[in-house]
Amino acid sequence: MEIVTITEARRRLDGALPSYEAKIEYVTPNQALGRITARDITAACDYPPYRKSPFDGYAIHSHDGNAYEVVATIGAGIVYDGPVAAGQAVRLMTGCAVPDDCDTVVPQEYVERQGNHIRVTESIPPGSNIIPKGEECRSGAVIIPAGTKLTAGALSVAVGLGNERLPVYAKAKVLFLTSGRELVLPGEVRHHGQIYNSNAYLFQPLLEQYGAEVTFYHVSDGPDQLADEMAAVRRLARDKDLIVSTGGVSVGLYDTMPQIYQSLGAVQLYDRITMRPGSASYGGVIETDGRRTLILGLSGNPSASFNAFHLLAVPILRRLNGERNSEFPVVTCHLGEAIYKKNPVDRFVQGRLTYEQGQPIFTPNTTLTSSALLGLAHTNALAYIKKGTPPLPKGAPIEVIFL
Ligand SMILES: Nc1nc2c(c(=O)[nH]1)N[C@H]1C(S)=C(S)[C@@H](COP(=O)(O)OP(=O)(O)OC[C@H]3O[C@@H](n4cnc5c(N)ncnc54)[C@H](O)[C@@H]3O)O[C@H]1N2
Ligand code: MOO
Repeated sequence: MEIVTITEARRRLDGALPSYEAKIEYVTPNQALGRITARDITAACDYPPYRKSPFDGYAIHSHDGNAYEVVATIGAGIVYDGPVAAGQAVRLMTGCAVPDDCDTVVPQEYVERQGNHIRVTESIPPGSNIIPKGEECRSGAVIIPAGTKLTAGALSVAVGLGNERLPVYAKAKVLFLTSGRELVLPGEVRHHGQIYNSNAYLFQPLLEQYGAEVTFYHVSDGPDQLADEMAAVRRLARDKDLIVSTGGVSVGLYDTMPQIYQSLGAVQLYDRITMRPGSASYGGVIETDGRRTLILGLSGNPSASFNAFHLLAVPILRRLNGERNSEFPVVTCHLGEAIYKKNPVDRFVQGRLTYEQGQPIFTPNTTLTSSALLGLAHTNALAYIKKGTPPLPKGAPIEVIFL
């Protein structure tokens, strides 16, 4: 058995990551949310692309005096390209291209109109109220640098500057496995001794949230099925960057995941981690024809595997997907409730980070066992408690990983 610290487990996994030249693909903006840009995205046009009116009002060709004749009316999207002589005006709406001959826009509130004639009631300096072409950026400027995670805001900028295809890193391909005859999916009959496969609904969405393209398969762990299931896992693992499994990694008779990985030719990186919860954990790597597939065999216990997923799988997924920063932010908080647990090894306590009167407070979950399930409904942070730390009173300062 090879027991390592969480830091060492991460170091070994990191070292086994392929020197990853993530593949680049061009996707439509609809497919790009959350993806990482693989190249700089540039403006395909000036912004704004024309001299623009910021008001509903009148574009004037200013002259001495305050009286104008209205020669046309346009809405946004309609262009008036006829002449506008000194003393003439074009009625226009917010967002209109200001006719070339006009030098000023007068908001309609500052105008009295009679028939086709207006009188400007305020003093508006010539040149006022026109947003210049290219005020915010010029065509060709870098608007989103390579390595940026595309948020809704970034997508709106890319689209707003005329980009129809965006260069992003290809999604990491992940094989996700659950294991155990005790597990049933929603819609199946749950017999005595069985539980719902809650981890399927924990990790498939988490993997997708962290940018993976996920293939799901369930390993029953029944001895009679083992050969067939090994073959199925081998077939499904072929084109994957990462395998994440939950369950079947401890020392029980039917904990078959390490055996399955061995049959795929995996080199084991570790098979236990000195942390609570989540010590039952297997790391490995398969190398075939120059292609590497990392393996994370997580515990079946929900809280244990949730922690190990965030500490081990998320940094790998971020790296595979081209993200430059692979770490969660760490916030120093005060404890909202005492943690009475002893800490013979490093501990990661699940809980909730909130702000009270501007101060970050970490409130640990009620049940802190590795099999605890209910706290996952609201967990947004993990408090790190170093090996040997005595029980911590309410109010104690604590380092918290904000998920
Ligand atoms: N004699 C020993 N027994 C155990 C040890 C040990 O060192 N010696 N380690 C314990 C620790 S720590 C943990 S954690 C568990 C880990 O076991 P496995 O990773 O092999 O997981 P399973 O045995 O398959 O399942 C554990 C537990 O979790 C439930 N489970 C499994 N999969 C799911 C799922 N997809 N959704 C919800 N719940 C799941 C399963 O029913 C079990 O109750 O081993 C200890 N034992
Ligand atoms: O992996 Mo077990 O708690 O150490 O949950």
